[in-house]
Amino acid sequence: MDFSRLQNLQYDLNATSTTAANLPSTLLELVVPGYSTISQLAFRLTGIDIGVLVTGWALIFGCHTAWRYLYDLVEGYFDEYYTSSIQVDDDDGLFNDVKDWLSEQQNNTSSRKLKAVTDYEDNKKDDNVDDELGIYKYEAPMPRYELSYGSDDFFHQGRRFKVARSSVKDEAGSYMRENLEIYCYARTAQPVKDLLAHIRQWKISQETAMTSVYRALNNGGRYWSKQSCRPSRPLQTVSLDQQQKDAIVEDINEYLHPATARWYAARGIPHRRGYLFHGPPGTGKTSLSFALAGVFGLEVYCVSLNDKDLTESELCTLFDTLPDRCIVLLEDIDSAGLKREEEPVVVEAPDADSKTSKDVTKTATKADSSSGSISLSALLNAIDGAASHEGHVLIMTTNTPEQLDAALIRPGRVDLQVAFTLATQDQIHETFVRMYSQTSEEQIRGGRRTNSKSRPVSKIADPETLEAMARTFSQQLPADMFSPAEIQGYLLMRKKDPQRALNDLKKWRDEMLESKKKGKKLVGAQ
Ligand SMILES: Nc1ncnc2c1ncn2[C@@H]1O[C@H](COP(=O)(O)OP(=O)(O)OP(=O)(O)O)[C@@H](O)[C@H]1O
Repeated sequence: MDFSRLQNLQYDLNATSTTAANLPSTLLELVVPGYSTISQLAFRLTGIDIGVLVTGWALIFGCHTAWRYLYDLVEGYFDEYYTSSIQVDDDDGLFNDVKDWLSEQQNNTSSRKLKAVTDYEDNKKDDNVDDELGIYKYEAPMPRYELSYGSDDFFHQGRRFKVARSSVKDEAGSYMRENLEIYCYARTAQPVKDLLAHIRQWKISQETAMTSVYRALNNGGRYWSKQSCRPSRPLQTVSLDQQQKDAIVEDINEYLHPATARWYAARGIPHRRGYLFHGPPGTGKTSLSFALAGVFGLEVYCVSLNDKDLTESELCTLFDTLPDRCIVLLEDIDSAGLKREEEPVVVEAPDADSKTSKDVTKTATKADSSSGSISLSALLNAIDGAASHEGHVLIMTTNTPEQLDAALIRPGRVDLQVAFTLATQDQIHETFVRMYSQTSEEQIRGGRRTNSKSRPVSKIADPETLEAMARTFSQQLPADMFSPAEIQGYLLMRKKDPQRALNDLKKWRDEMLESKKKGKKLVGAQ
């Protein structure tokens, strides 16, 4: 074995151990035992002086730490004296508004930490996703990108803001609450207030474009659950006497005005507004309710009193948890079979001891909450309680107003009654025109579209032809015999062929009239 290289190496190691450059190495030697041997060995083998490397790294690390310290110090000082913030908690409606607005901004920024979500309310599909045969193709919802937990900067109207999203556990230590804190670099929170006002405005303009519908869900307790969020129905698509429409819109508009609430309060009059829409089935009562929601940017909360599982206490809870401004829609109140509490209801007990059921009948009241049905007084209490909140528009619909209890529709509970009738000549004409006319949006889209097969409805572009066909159509149908829903249903079956709608009309009309005379529904008569 050749030991001469090792001897030379040992000699060189001793030779380099006393240079002036080794001062940091001497310090390292104190911390890392055997450091000088390792470093000199490495120098001999690679030609690299570890001491220099370590010294450089220590210098960079020192500078970086000093810079971080200084930065944190300045930032802390700046945050303390020149930053203002406003926190928004997730139990406030504003939380979702801010999140939605921020997520719209996220699409336009280069943020690197995002949260992807697909379950959000505006995740609606374009209606033009059909193939060359006109078959609608379902496409999985695309993700939208939200701010992730942590903080991020964004700019709005030239000003820089910071938003921090965090989650905290509630007192019980289980439910994760979330909050957003929005910072601005100013000595007052006014820029954030302005931003929040801007976000509210943005949301309101979105809400008037869309109508959210909530229904009472029964899932181990009753709570409001959003069932749909659909484009608002334009008021002009509901055919009703124009004067009646104007009267309702004016009335609701005045009711919702803050000055009106003050006027009522000053005079000690309960500030509430109730409407009764009555008329035969399919005449537009529900449609008008939704159209009004669109006009005023209100959400619709529907309650069905036909729900046999709905108890009185649940009804009260539901009404108590309504938001400040909304439309409360009580549909088909006649068929709910409301009874006065004192009115006895005969309940048959089970035929247990082989007695006849007559022997074991007992009396109960509809107010019996365990039975799940709602008494008139419970409904009145709920209505009075809910309507006493400013901004609730109560709409009740019924097919048989004459059967309603006078207490339910007395002034103060129902302030305006709107009668819906079977289709008049004008409504028949209007329904045809609405079905086959082109909206300006459709005209634009139609111009862009290359595949004419994929149009869901045939449109008549020439207004004169459309008018003439609508006139022929309405003249062939008697007034006050068909509901707008029936006429719409007939036209929908021929939506691609207006001429066919005219050709088939006589046969359909005669069959329908015949069945109406016999008093039975013509199932499947199209
Ligand atoms: N006056 C109307 N104007 C426009 N569309 C109408 C009208 N009446 C009914 N329709 C159409 O008929 C369908 C049913 O209407 P809607 O649900 O509003 O009737 P309704 O009076 O509430 O019926 P019901 O008493 O059975 O609840 C809807 O698709 C709607 O577009």
